[in-house]
Amino acid sequence: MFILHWRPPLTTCLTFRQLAISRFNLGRRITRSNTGRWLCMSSIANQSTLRLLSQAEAQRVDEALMSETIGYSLEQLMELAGLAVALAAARENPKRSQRIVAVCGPGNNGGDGLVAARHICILGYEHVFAIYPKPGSHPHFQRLVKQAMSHGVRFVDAAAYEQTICEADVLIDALFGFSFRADRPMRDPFATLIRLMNASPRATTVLAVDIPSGWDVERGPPEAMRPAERTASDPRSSTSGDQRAPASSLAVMANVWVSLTAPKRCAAFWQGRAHYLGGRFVPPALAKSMQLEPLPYTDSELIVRIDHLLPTSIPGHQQEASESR
Ligand SMILES: NC(=O)C1=CN([C@@H]2O[C@H](COP(=O)(O)OP(=O)(O)OC[C@H]3O[C@@H](n4cnc5c(N)ncnc54)[C@H](OP(=O)(O)O)[C@@H]3O)[C@@H](O)[C@H]2O)[C@H](O)CC1
Ligand SMILES: [K+]
Repeated sequence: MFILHWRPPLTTCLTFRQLAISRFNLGRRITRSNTGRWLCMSSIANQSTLRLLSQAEAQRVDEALMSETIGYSLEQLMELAGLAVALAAARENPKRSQRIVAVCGPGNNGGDGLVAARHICILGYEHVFAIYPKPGSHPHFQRLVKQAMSHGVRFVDAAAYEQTICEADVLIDALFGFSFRADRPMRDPFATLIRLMNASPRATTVLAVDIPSGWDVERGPPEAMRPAERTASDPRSSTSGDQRAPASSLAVMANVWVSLTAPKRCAAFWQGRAHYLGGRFVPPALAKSMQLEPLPYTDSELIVRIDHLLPTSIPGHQQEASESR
C-alpha cells in the first residue's frame, strides 16, 4: 500500500493534507503546479479497510438496487443520497448563516446536488443557492427544481455564477459522479464553473458528491495533478500502452467528500479534511455479494466518517480496470 505526498517544487515540503488544511483553513489559495510530483512510500495494508469499487462495479450496484429483485427507484436513491450529502454538509458547517452553493451537473450527480440543497434549506440554512446550467431532461429533474425552490433554494442566472461562487462559504460539487468520462475534455460551462470553484476565496468547505468532479472514477485526479515521476510499482500509474486521449486537466479541489453507497477506487487518492460514506440503503445480500461487508454505519446514523478505513492502494487495480473497460 502507498501513501501519497505532493511536493511543491523549490518550497518547503508539505503533504497534500497539509496543503488542503492551509488552503482552506488559512484562506490562502494554493495552486497545484504541473511540475509538482507525488512521492510514494510503502506501508502495510490492514484488513479493516473498505473495498473500493471500480466504475463497472459502481454501476452494477446501482443496477442491482434498482432491479426487480430489490426494487428501489432512482428517485428514492437520489433522495437518500442527497439527504446524506446535506447531513455531511451540516456536520462540517454548523453555522446556519453560511452561504451554501450547490453546483449541479446534467446527470444524477446533479440531481443529488438539488436534493441536498433542498435538505440543507430544511435543516435551517438561510442562504442556499443552486447553479444548474444544463438541467437533465427527465421530468424528475424538473420536480427536484420545483421542490428545491419551494423550500427556499435560490437558482442563479448565468450572469451571477461568478459572484455567487465567489461569495460562497460552502460549495457543493455535484457536477459529475461515477459516469464522468475522464478521457474527454471538460466542456463549458462546466470547465468555467470548476475554475471558479477552485478560485473561490471564501469557501472553507468544498464538498464533493460521490467523486470530485473531473476525477477518473478509477485513476483519480487528472494527469496534470499527478506526479511527473511514478514508480513502476504504483498500481495507480497509467497502464502502459494506454492510448486514451489526454483528459482535461481540470478537477474540483474538494476538501470534504461524501462517497455514496460505497467508495470508488479513486478514493485511494484522497488526502482531504473529511471523507464520509452516505447512502445507507444497500441490502445485506447485495452488500455480501459485492463484498461490501461490513458496512461501517453505527446506530441511527445515515452518514459515517471513513477516512481511517480507506486503503491507499488497490491490489490488482490495473488488471481489473482494463477488464472493466
Ligand atoms: N448509488 C447511489 O448511491 C446513487 C448515486 N447516484 C448519483 O448518480 C451519479 C451517477 O449519475 P449518472 O447520471 O450516471 O452520471 P453523472 O452525473 O456522473 O454524469 C453524467 C453526465 O456527465 C456528462 N459527462 C460525462 N463526461 C463528461 C465530460 N468529460 N465533460 C462534460 N460532460 C461529461 C454526461 O454527458 P454525455 O454527453 O456523456 O451524456 C452526462 O450528462 C453517482 O455518482 C451519484 O452521485 C444517484 O443519485 C442514485 C443513487
Ligand atoms: K461530484
